[in-house]
Amino acid sequence: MDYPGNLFVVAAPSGAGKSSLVKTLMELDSHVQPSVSHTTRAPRGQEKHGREYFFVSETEFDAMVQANAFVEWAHVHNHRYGTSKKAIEERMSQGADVILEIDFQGALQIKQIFANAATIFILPPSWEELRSRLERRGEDSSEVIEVRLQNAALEMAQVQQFDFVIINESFDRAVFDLKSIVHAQRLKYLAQRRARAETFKALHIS
Ligand SMILES: Nc1ncnc2c1ncn2[C@@H]1O[C@H](COP(=O)(O)OP(=O)(O)OP(=O)(O)O)[C@@H](O)[C@H]1O
Ligand SMILES: Nc1nc2c(ncn2[C@@H]2O[C@H](COP(=O)(O)O)[C@@H](O)[C@H]2O)c(=O)[nH]1
Repeated sequence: MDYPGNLFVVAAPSGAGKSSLVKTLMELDSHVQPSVSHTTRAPRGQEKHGREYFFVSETEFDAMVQANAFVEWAHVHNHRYGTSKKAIEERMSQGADVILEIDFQGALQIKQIFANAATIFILPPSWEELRSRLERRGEDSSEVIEVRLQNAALEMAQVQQFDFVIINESFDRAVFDLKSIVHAQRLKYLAQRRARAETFKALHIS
């Protein structure tokens, strides 16, 4: 599929800091817009339907799967999460850059469909720090934190399948790295379009 906007996919083990990084990126760069996913998990404290997620029942999620409404979806930490076609196609067709915060299974599905998507994996500086970020965040029970830490090992084993890797130790440094990837990707896309236009011109194709 070919759209005028860029697609960025950020994945990470839970607690590595991807939501915080993506939020800061979007505050600094209004051309980057979020994709709001659907999930069957319950909202956390301050989360709002339609802002962090569309919170849906298992039956509603099933209906969307049957209707082929998702570009990708996956089972993550005992729940289902999915990116609807609607969440990204409208924005990308208008030329916006869209950023997806999804797990590695979804990221690899997206790369199959959108070959030009830039996939970015965020790593925590250490296991101890990952655990302590999940605990300090104070949003999940200790059982949920244990599940997320167990899943983190499998998630981190996928790192080599991603185009870019950021270690989120210093938050400012990680934001800088993310901004640089976005900038580089835009330049690459512009260069590709220019080269294509020049080829078409040389071949007298409009
Ligand atoms: N570089 C950093 N140094 C210290 N704390 C950080 C850093 N980056 C993020 N955090 C904190 O770590 C916690 C987890 O971050 P965040 O919620 O962004 O993670 P996440 O990867 O999006 O997790 P999830 O997948 O569960 O949503 C938050 O409390 C956040 O403020
Ligand atoms: N494959 C997908 N994964 C998604 C999507 N939206 C979020 N996620 C990932 O789920 C976990 C848990 O998120 P949390 O909000 O419950 O902490 C995390 O890795 C998210 O990135 C999606 O649409 N598809």
